[in-house]
Amino acid sequence: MREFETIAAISTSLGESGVSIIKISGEEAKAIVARIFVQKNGRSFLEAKPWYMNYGHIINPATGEHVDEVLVSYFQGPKSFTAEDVVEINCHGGRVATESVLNQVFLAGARPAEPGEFTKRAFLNGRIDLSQAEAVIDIIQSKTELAMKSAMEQSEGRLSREIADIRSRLLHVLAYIEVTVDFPEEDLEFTTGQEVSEKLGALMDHVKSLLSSAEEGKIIREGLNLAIIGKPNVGKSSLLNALLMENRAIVTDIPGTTRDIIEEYLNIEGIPVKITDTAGIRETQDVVEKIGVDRSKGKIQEADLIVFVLDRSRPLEKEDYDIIEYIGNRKSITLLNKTDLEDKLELEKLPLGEVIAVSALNGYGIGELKKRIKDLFFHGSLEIRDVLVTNRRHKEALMRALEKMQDAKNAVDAGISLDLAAIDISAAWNYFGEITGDTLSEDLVDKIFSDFCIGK
Ligand SMILES: Nc1nc2c(c(=O)[nH]1)N(C=O)[C@@H](CNc1ccc(C(=O)N[C@@H](CCC(=O)O)C(=O)O)cc1)CN2
Ligand SMILES: Nc1nc2c(ncn2[C@@H]2O[C@H](COP(=O)(O)OP(=O)(O)OP(=O)(O)O)[C@@H](O)[C@H]2O)c(=O)[nH]1
Ligand SMILES: [Mg+2]
Repeated sequence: MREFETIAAISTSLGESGVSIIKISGEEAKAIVARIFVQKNGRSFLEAKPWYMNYGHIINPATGEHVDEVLVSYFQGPKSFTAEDVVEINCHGGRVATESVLNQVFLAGARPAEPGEFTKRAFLNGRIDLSQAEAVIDIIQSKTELAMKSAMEQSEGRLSREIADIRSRLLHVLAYIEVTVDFPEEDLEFTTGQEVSEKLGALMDHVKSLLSSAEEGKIIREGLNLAIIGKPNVGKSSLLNALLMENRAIVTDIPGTTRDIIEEYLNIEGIPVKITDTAGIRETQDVVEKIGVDRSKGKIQEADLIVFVLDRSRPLEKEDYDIIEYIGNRKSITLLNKTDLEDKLELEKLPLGEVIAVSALNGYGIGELKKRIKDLFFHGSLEIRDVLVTNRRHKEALMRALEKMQDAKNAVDAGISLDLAAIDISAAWNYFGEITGDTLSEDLVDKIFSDFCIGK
C-alpha cells in the first residue's frame, strides 16, 4: 500500500550549504540504504546500531564509483520522527551533491515523499496528534521568537492535553445523562438537568477563554498586516525605511515615486508585522501609476491596520479627504509626518481620532508609533501565559463546539429532554476531536499536510 511505502526526500533547503540531510522512512529504509552505502569499517549497514552515526560513501552500485562522502544514522521505529524505521544521510550541501545522493536512494527503491508526508506518518502512526503536527510546520514558518515559542508548546502537546481534558469531561456529562435516561425518575431527571447545565456552563467558560486568545494568537502566528496609505509625497516610503532602519524603498521629492507594492517584515516586540508601502493615492493619467493606485486601494481592504500618513507641512487637500473616505471605518492610525517642518495643516478640519506626530526624516515619534501598533492588538504583556489558539482551523472548531454546547445548555435549562441535549453534546465532542484529528475526515487531514514543505 502506498501509505506504507518507503519514502525519501531532502529535509534541508536546497542551495549552497555546509551539509544536507536526506531522510528516508519506512520498512525498507535500512535495506535500501545498505545497497548504496559503503562504510569505512567494512561492515554492512544492515548491522548498523540504531541512534549512532556511521561514516562512509554513497556509491553508484552499478559502477561502484563514489557519489559522495557521508555520515548516516539509523533510527529504529517506533523511536523515530515518523515512528517507522528512519535513515538519515548527511551528505555535502549544494544542489548537485544532494540530488545525486537522493537519486541513488530512489534508484535503490524509495519513492519521493509528498509534502508533509514524514509528519503525516508521525500522525498516522500515533506519535503525535494533528494539532502537534500542525505546530511542526508553524515552528519552521515562525517569524519571531514568540511565534516559535508558542508553536513549540503546541508541538509538545499543550493544546492537545487541553482538548483531551475537555473531551473527557464532555464524555462524563454524556454518561451521566445516559444513566438518568435509562432509569427515568422525575426527581433524578431534574437534579441531573441542573448538574449538566452547571458542568456545561463551566466548560463553556473554559472554551471561551481559549477563544479569547485567538485574536492575539492569529497575529503571533500569521503576523499583522499593516498598510501605509496616503497621497503622493507625504513620506510613506520614508516611513517604511524609518521603521526598518534601512533604505529599502526609493525616496524622492517627486510625487508618484512608488509605483508598486513593497512588503517587508518587522519584528515589533515579538509581533511579526508585515509592512506594505503603497503608491500614493491620487487621480492620475499615467497608466503605470494608475495600476499602483488601484493596488494601494486593494491593500486598504486587506490590511489589519492602516497607517494613514499626512504631510504636516502642507494644507489638507481633496486627495486627503478622498483617502479618509476610502479608509472608512477600518482600523487605522493617522500620522502627521514631517513635524520637523513648519506646521501648515489645520487638523481640526479632520474627522479623525487619535493622531501621532512623527518625522520619518529624523525618526521622531517612530518609537511611539510602534508602541501604539502593539497596544492596539495586544492588551497586557505579550507572553505565552495559558494555551494560545493560533490556528484558524482550531478557532473555527472551538466556535462550532461552543455553539453546540450552548444549544445543549439551552435545551436542558428549558427542561427539554436530556436526550436532545446529549445529541448536541456529542456533536461538540466531535468538533473538539477535529482539532486533534481524532474525528477529522481523511480528505481534510490530507489537505492540511499538503500545505507542508517537502522533506518535513
Ligand atoms: N537530523 C534531524 N534533526 C532534526 C529533526 C530530524 O528529523 N532529523 N527534527 C525534525 O523535525 C527535529 C527534531 N524532532 C524530532 C522529533 C522526534 C524524534 C524522535 O525520534 N522521537 C521518538 C524517539 C525519541 C527518543 O529517542 O526517545 C519518539 O518521540 O518516540 C526525532 C526528532 C529537529 N532536528
Ligand atoms: N522634512 C521632511 N521631509 C520628509 C519627511 N518624510 C519624508 N520627507 C521627504 O518627502 C519626500 C517624499 O518622501 P517619500 O517617502 O518618497 O514619499 P511617499 O509618500 O512615499 O511618496 P510616493 O511614493 O510618491 O507616494 C522626500 O523628499 C522625503 O525626503 C520628514 O519627516 N520630514
Ligand atoms: Mg513612496
